[in-house]
Amino acid sequence: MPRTLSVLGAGSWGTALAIQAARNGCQTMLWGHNPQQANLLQQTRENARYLPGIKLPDNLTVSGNLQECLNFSTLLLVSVPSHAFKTTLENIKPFLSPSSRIAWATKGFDSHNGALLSSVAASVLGNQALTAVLSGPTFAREVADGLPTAITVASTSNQFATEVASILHNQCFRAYTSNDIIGVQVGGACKNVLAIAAGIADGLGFGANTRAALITRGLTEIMRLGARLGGHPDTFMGLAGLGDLILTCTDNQSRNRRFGLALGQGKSKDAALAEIAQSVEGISAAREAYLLAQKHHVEMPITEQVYQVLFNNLAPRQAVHNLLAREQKPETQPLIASHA
Ligand SMILES: NC(=O)C1=CN([C@@H]2O[C@H](COP(=O)(O)OP(=O)(O)OC[C@H]3O[C@@H](n4cnc5c(N)ncnc54)[C@H](OP(=O)(O)O)[C@@H]3O)[C@@H](O)[C@H]2O)C=CC1
Ligand SMILES: O=C(CO)COP(=O)(O)O
Repeated sequence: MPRTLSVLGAGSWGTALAIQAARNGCQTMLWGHNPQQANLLQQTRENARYLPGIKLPDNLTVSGNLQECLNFSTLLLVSVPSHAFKTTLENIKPFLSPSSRIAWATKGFDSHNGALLSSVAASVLGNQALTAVLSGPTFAREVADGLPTAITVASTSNQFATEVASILHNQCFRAYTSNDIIGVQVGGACKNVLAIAAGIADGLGFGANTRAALITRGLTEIMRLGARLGGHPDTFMGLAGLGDLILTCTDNQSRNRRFGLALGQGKSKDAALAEIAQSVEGISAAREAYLLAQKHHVEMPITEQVYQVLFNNLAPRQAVHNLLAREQKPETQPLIASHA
């Protein structure tokens, strides 16, 4: 029997993942929330807005009808932006069957309460459906271009992680498995905030030393928050941690980095967003990570300065000054600080 997959979310990443699965021999349906756009993709066999020039494989169908997508496959891969994650799960819930399995490739926190998306999934769907999360250093365009890429699929079920990985895995796409769904999600959500920081630094004209310092101290912040929330330290040194952090902090394909660059060059938040015209997940992640850090007494100074720039109109140059003016201290400290 041919394998089937429904991908929900027809932006750059959902389209690239659907193409990858279809090229791998999986009968795939891609759902877009705008029926006219979905029809256009189905007819033209191209997502001209998000992945121009990439032909959709013949075994990939595009639909604007959510129920049709859920009838097509019991294996679902959600790839909508984080602000739409909860609503998308609520909308699919009535159509789920006992055999439904749900993975997501969304990177971020719940934009209302900072919850990890696994908690959102559990609260909307209960603990019945098998779930998994995909994350790693994966620009959609490069996946669609067939360039070698590696990703992590995390689930509490090894069997489900392996099933999702095998749908995507081939000679130019290595899909590893993990059981650390917390660490993988924290890595994917927080690296976007650090990519904004790296962009700001480069936009202000700082150099390679600054960028490397931000990446390594940023990794420390991710590890502190991730460990506090229950993630495994090894995960942060892997694809969903350091791998994605390096990718998005150093390459201008990253929308978060480009957003930071524009801010550092003096553009307003709105002007920078309008220029990018795609998801910039690091904005809401900065707020949610900052609030989580406060709540859990985790030190995240770079994240805090990005938050102040984005939500309290702090000048980017002042944010850098605030970071550099911090007290001298040892480089390494226990990941989870004691508050006795
Ligand atoms: N692009 C990438 O390289 C990667 C992205 N990701 C993650 O994947 C997620 C999706 O990002 P990405 O595809 O890049 O984003 P894009 O900005 O490329 O596309 C966003 C898509 O979501 C659609 N959308 C907007 N609002 C809703 C909604 N309420 N319900 C359903 N769909 C909606 C948009 O539709 P419309 O066009 O109508 O606005 C568009 O199709 C993010 O969390 C991102 O961090 C992860 C790895 C790589
Ligand atoms: O998550 C990504 C690559 O792994 C995409 O990064 P941006 O959202 O910054 O473009």
